Amino acid sequence: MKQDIKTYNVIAEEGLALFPKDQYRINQSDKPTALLIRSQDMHKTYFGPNVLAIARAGAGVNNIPLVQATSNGTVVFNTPGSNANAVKELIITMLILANRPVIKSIDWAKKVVGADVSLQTEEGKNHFAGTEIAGKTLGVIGLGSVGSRVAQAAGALGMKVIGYDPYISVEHAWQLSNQIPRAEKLSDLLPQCDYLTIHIPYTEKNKNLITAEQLKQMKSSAVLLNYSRWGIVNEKAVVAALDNGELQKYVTDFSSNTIIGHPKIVITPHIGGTTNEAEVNGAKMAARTLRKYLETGNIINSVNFPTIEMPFEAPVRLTLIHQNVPNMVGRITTILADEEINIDNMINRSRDTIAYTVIDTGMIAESLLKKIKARLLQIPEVIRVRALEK
Ligand SMILES: NC(=O)C1=CN([C@@H]2O[C@H](COP(=O)(O)OP(=O)(O)OC[C@H]3O[C@@H](n4cnc5c(N)ncnc54)[C@H](O)[C@@H]3O)[C@@H](O)[C@H]2O)C=CC1
Ligand SMILES: O=C(O)CCC(=O)C(=O)O
Repeated sequence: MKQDIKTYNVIAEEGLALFPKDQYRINQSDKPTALLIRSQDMHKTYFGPNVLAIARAGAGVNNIPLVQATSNGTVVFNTPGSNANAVKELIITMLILANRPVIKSIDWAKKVVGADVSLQTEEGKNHFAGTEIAGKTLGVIGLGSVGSRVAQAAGALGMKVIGYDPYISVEHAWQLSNQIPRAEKLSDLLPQCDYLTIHIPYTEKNKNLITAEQLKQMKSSAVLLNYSRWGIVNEKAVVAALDNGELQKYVTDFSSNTIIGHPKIVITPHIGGTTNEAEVNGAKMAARTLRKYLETGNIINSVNFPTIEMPFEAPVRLTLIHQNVPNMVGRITTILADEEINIDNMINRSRDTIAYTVIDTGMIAESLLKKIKARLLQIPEVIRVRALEK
């Protein structure tokens, strides 16, 4: 039977092409097996408990209700790093544009006409002097896929970069040059920055990370960039700081009625990850991750389930999503033993309140498989059982 994938937002064709037509149907059913999305607000979009998985082509997953998905047994994936280079290039662009009136000068140059164009432009260019980023200090909050790339690129352009990430992963720490010092505390970083850029996920803890208290610690000449998410920076505090001359400029990818039209605020329309390359990367990564889960039960790049990669070599694979409580494996294997099923291979992993068990067995007749699934689902803590055949 074909599996139904439903997409939201623009998903690159190159990713959709990775779903073979003899196995999958795209956007042909309102009861999909899995969703492939970008920024669709899934807090406001109904998805039933039958949805096995949601793949977010992109990094942030604050548009997905993770607690609800986890309790439904819906595995949520993202595509780490797929658009990090796109964001990095835009941040470098915005760092330069913040203090170099390139756009104004282009607009002006369009209007200079007549026989003496060359003379007029030479005279007029004095109005468009800017400053360089080389030699200035850039603070980078969050040294993950985006932040570590921004830090490296800005360092290569001659900026003095200071990072801040108390939770940095070992992988990203290795990628970072040892020339880039890391601040222990946010309050150590803020007073040093000419530019401050934020690259962290939106979580309850990160909401209002930058508000009046932090802004007061910054130089009044500083430029603040937020290409992470709306809500991490308190906009009202930013507007007040700009109006009081306590901050030079705010540059962000997230528009709102509080900031539109402010002369010291530059807004781009959430285009950090909007390049052809990033869209193709994200769609392909999301499609591959979804297929892996749907076809083998293996989980990589999930934000709510444990990683599990066990080669699918046996004829039948049972996958069980269940609550993370003691003696689940015992209760599951007792049912299999009772039905005289021999286990070839097994793996069990947990993450917070949820656990995932994958069991490989020999051939099981269709009717017995149905019976086993029904018995396993009778264990109250079991949320979902799938039987995959090779
Ligand atoms: N504007 C756009 O189009 C895009 C926006 N984003 C946003 O940027 C965020 C970061 O993206 P990635 O770098 O790919 O994610 P990532 O998961 O690779 O890195 C996030 C880093 O932030 C760190 N972190 C978390 N809380 C922190 C805190 N309070 N202080 C300092 N560090 C903290 C983590 O330890 C991690 O190293 C995403 O969650 C998303 O919201 C990402 C891509 C495109
Ligand atoms: O372009 C997109 O779909 C959103 C990019 C983004 O915000 C993310 O990856 O978190």
